[in-house]
Amino acid sequence: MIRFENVTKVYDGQRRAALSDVNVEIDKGEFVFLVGTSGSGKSTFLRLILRELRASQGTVYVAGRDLSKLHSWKVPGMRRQIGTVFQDFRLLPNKTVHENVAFALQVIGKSKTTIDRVVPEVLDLVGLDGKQDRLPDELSGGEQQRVAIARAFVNRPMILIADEPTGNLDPATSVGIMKLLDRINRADTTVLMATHDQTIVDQMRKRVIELDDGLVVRDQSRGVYGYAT
Ligand SMILES: Nc1ncnc2c1ncn2[C@@H]1O[C@H](COP(=O)(O)OP(=O)(O)OP(=O)(O)O)[C@@H](O)[C@H]1O
Repeated sequence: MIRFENVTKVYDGQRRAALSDVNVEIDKGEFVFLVGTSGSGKSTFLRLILRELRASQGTVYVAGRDLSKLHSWKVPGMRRQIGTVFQDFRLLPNKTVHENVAFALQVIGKSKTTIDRVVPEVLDLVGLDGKQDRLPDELSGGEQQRVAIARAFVNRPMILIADEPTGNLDPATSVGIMKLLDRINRADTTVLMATHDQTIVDQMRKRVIELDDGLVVRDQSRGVYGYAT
């Protein structure tokens, strides 16, 4: 589903590589945590998958496609297969919950009939039924993240990328968000989540890929946040 082959990324004007000779393969349906200290390369890794960045050397494949060979006009179509969730939710502040989720379908040309059927289904799935007419600032942080997940998932993407999705949430709320991501993963969506949340990684016992200074220093199935000392 996602494959990095000898991938190095050096940002323009930098001497140090943000990622160095990374080789990773993530299969369909896996749940993977990406961990590492600040600046270790996690966001760079995620942005390469979205083709927001291009590898300086090596090849990134998503769903069998070599992203370096993908024409620019095909990038939006490729990104539609990937849902994204961020620490800061990134909802449209003047749109209701329903409208925020519906917007993701409108931009890809779905009919109103489809939107009116699918949006309530996904809001129900994320536990937000009854809140469809609220604006984002009328919701708690956890609820806002649920809207963001609904929006990312409404199109049933193959891959869900989450960059610190619990970074702004308290521990109890974070657990609820993780249960939701776990459910989405069980529905056969590959989930890749960058995080600093040790408790969550230790509880979930999923595959853990650790980056340190741009290098993959650990790739462990049913892993924990850090090696036990
Ligand atoms: N646009 C950029 N231009 C130059 N250097 C960059 C750029 N973005 C990131 N870097 C550098 O690349 C390295 C990896 O950064 P990256 O953002 O991928 O780390 P991260 O693990 O996601 O960090 P964090 O946990 O703080 O989000 C860092 O040294 C960073 O300073």
